[in-house]
Amino acid sequence: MDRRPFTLDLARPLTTANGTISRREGDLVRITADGVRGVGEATPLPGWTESLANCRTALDVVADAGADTLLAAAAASPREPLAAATTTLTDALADAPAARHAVESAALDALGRREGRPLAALLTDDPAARVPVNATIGDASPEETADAAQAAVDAGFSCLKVKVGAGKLDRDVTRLRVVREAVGPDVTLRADANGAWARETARTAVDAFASLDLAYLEQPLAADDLSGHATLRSRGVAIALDETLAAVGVDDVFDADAADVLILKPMALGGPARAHAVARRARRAGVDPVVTTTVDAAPARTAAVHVAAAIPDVRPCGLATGDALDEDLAPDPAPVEAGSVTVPAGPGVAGAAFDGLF
Ligand SMILES: O=C(O)CCC(=O)c1ccccc1C(=O)O
Ligand SMILES: [Mg+2]
Repeated sequence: MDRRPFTLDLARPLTTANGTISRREGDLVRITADGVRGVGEATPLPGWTESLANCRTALDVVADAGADTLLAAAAASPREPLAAATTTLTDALADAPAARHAVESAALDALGRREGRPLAALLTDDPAARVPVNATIGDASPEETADAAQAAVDAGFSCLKVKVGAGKLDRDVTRLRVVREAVGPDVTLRADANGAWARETARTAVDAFASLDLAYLEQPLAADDLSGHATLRSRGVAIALDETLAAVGVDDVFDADAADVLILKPMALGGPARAHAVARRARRAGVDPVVTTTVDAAPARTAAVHVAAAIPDVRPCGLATGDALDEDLAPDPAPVEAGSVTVPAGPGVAGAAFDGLF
């Protein structure tokens, strides 16, 4: 396994209720199986994934696993050498979803390239050719927020997600109102509070947002507050959960009837196939899945595009995050054009697009 650490600055830092994201740091991994390559990305983001240090430790175990670690584990269990080796890998990646994302993505990339099929076609029989995406608008003054919304609509987006919860609620209500006034009734508006509010503030927020035709409010309450979110759903604004999925098990979210929409970040869920499996379960439970990034580099962003393409009639996804980066690791194989992306048709994630980065 080859590894390549990277650091990317954001040209447009993303200000949320939970702080400002201004730089992304992670590792690319490249595996070679039977002469076929696969590339995957780990870009951890605490709050959703393990820390960078823990991600790198997990990848160290996997990197060594071809030789020393696997042999040691196997030698220690002579009767079940394969099971012991696999357990070593599983243990290393269990609490490291970003590291697991890199390894799973690389494996799926290699599999797709061996079979000559795009990643989305490994996940479903009938993937979409294009995926709708939303613009992501960070916290800023009402005027700046309205300007950013108008610029996004001018660029062809018909779905906008506005970050809220970083300042006072009155200011957020004003921000969303001036955005609605600027873009008119036909643009889909979402808001994302990143867990900023106590229950009472969240209730007030939902009631104030109800008249602004918000498609959904993402993560108004703390990640572990399942019953609080379940109760909020009855007030006229749909509730989406994001951070909750990284904090509690998926089963608990369904059992608590806590969400109308699930925000699926493959980086936080342990990989593209894991995220797609949650999307299928969500659909069966009558919950709508939306795929987003953690503001990742091109390899993870493109893998997430394939996940979205494997969900029938997926709503606009939070995948238009590449333009937030100052520079990327590679040219974007799935650039945003007028509010949607074309799913790369080459084998794997994007053919050989990322092979040369090592
Ligand atoms: O969903 C989007 O529009 C883009 C992704 C996004 O908002 C995000 C990016 C990095 C970390 C957290 C989040 C979030 O959804 O809360
Ligand atoms: Mg969110």
